[in-house]
Amino acid sequence: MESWPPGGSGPAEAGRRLRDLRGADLAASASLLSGAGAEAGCSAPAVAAVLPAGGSGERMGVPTPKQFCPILERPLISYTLQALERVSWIKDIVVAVTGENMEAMKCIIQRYQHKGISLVESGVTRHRSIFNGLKALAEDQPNCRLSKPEVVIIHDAVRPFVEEDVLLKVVTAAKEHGHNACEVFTCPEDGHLGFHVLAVVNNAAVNMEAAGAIRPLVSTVISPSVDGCLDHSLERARHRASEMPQAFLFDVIYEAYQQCSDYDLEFGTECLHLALKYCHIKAKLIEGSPDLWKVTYKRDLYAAESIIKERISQQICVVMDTKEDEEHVGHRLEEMLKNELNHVKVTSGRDLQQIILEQCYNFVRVNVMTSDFEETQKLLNMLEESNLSILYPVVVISDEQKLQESLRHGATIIAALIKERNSGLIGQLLVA
Ligand SMILES: Nc1ccn([C@@H]2O[C@H](COP(=O)(O)OP(=O)(O)OP(=O)(O)O)[C@@H](O)[C@H]2O)c(=O)n1
Ligand SMILES: O=C(CO)[C@H](O)[C@H](O)COP(=O)(O)O
Repeated sequence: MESWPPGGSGPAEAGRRLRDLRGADLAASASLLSGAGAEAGCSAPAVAAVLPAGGSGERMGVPTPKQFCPILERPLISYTLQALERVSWIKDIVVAVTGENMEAMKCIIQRYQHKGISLVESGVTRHRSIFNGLKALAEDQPNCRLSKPEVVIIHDAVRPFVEEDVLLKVVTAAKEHGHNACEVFTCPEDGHLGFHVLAVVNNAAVNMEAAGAIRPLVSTVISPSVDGCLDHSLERARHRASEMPQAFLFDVIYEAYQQCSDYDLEFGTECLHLALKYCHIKAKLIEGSPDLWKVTYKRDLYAAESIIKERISQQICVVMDTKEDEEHVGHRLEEMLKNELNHVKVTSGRDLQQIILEQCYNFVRVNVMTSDFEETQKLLNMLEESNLSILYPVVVISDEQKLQESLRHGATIIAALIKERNSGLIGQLLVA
């Protein structure tokens, strides 16, 4: 098992803090199980994620496994990692990749500055890859910064649009185990996830130690007979598509994987089913958003690209020469752009660092006083230093006079360039 980056200190430090807090949680749970403690307790579970990323993406029909296919010049898996990394209470992310792709994965982690990622070798099936990830979390290995979490999230590397709220919902549901009712909160100081144990709900053993996202079925599921005819069909309204993420008490899912048959590991496709079959755990089902779908076919790459473009093209910053120009040209341009984009900010440059920090990916530099690219170059340097473009391609449009002649026309061109993000236009001088 390899840890990447080697000796990274930030996530390990955070993990230690959470482990200390876990002690309090275990004590609260223990007193509840013994029937003694109905009073409120407070705890923070250690949460880790396992990302199976060892598939070959046959259905996509391209030589590169789909998790490494570029979307806006960045590999798909990097978007998924970013989505999980943003969630401060996920302390470790274990990614299962093939030995063949191990180096490529390390390069992606380095290039896009992903933190707190550990790599394990994947297996020949998705279940085997997940099992390898769980083993890495379960085993206390020397020189390994991972430790066993209380809750583990399983999420496909090829579902890049997972949001914090659905992760929180599945983790909360998985943690609502035994007889306890919990209230979840995020600590305002360090962003860790906490739970107040509210009360003993009842005496029935409702083992809800697993949860997964679901979606309504798009098409009806039918079962064909061996001669290729319809055998029976399922009532669509009564069935759901199982999506990801899913969350489990770590001990439950690890036990299920240890107990399950070779047949399950070879042909199974549903982790929630393993928890039910081998640990008698009924999973809580959580309604997920349509964006949770799994990138599977080539057309899904185009759909993913459109979603990303849509998300990053809504905010634009118009950088003017001077305060006076900001008042005149800038605000007139702002009015025009507001018809096309959600957030338009006009500045003469003083708060540019802050705007960059807020991760705006679109800039228009309007040169009223100067007629060379000096100021545009300064803006480009600033953006380069900020590393913004590592995550998404930044669009910078520079204008001298032309734009001011026809603001309406200019605004239409600007909005089109930002939404289209055609890499072929990078570095081109466009004359309207
Ligand atoms: N041996 C495998 C097979 C799949 N996966 C991962 O499991 C997730 C979901 O599986 P799926 O969409 O079926 O991926 P592929 O097996 O790559 O696709 P296909 O079935 O089209 O070959 C993907 O992130 C995939 O990389 C894995 O880690 N190890
Ligand atoms: O659908 C799923 C729900 O459990 C899993 O996310 C998984 O993607 C299934 O894998 P495969 O496509 O290899 O059958």
